[in-house]
Amino acid sequence: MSAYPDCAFHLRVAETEDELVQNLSQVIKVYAETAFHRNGTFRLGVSGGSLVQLLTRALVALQLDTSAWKFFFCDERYVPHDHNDSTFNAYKTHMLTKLPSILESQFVKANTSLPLDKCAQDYETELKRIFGSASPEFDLLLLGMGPDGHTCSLFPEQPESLAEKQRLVIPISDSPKPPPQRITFTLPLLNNARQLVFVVTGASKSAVVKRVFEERDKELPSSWIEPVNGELTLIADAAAAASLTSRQIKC
Ligand SMILES: O=C(O)[C@H](O)[C@@H](O)[C@H](O)[C@H](O)COP(=O)(O)O
Repeated sequence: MSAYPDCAFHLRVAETEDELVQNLSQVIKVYAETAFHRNGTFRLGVSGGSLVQLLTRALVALQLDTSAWKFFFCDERYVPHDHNDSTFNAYKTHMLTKLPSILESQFVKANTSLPLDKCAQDYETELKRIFGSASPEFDLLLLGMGPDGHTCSLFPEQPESLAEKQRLVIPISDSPKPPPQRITFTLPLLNNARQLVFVVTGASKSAVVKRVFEERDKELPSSWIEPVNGELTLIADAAAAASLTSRQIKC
């Protein structure tokens, strides 16, 4: 029986990094076109870590018209935009240099000159304003996962952040992974997305991939990602998927 009785789940396992990037390109192309036909725009949330380089490669390969796209941050480190730890800065350095047609202004950045609490509140207000809705529905959220099962800045040591029901973006003041101060999307916003795609690579993730996608171990924040009306996809390389007993998890 599927571990996801209530939502559509798609698994894509790639044998090589090139194949993984192709898988990422394919899903982005489909979801971007669908969103553009529906809304005249494509609103996607991105994460940091290895995704920065993988997404850059996927978009370079696609060569799509991205002028109507808007990029948001599923989480962001609370540091200035030009700081080495800034996720925006990682995209600026690695992606925007290779894709000059994407403008910096297409990224909705956190205002890290505000106090941390206000920065999170302000990002939520911006989201609601841009979407024109109190319950924004992202076209696509691209998520990473740490070997501890964290996603966005939702960490296993901080279950209270998973219990948030009202706020869509919250401050994190003592992240177990440095830097300690961050803002992050919460479950009500994440699970309201049309498409949620995890991109997970490497043998260090194989145990958590099984615990999250087969066992739905709720000790791990990534197991709480369950779209209400949308779809969930895992794009993994063979090393990360090695412990899965089935490559055909479907519902
Ligand atoms: O702000 C952060 O610390 C990162 O964004 C982090 O949350 C990352 O997304 C995961 O740790 C997965 O990273 P990798 O894909 O590089 O393992």
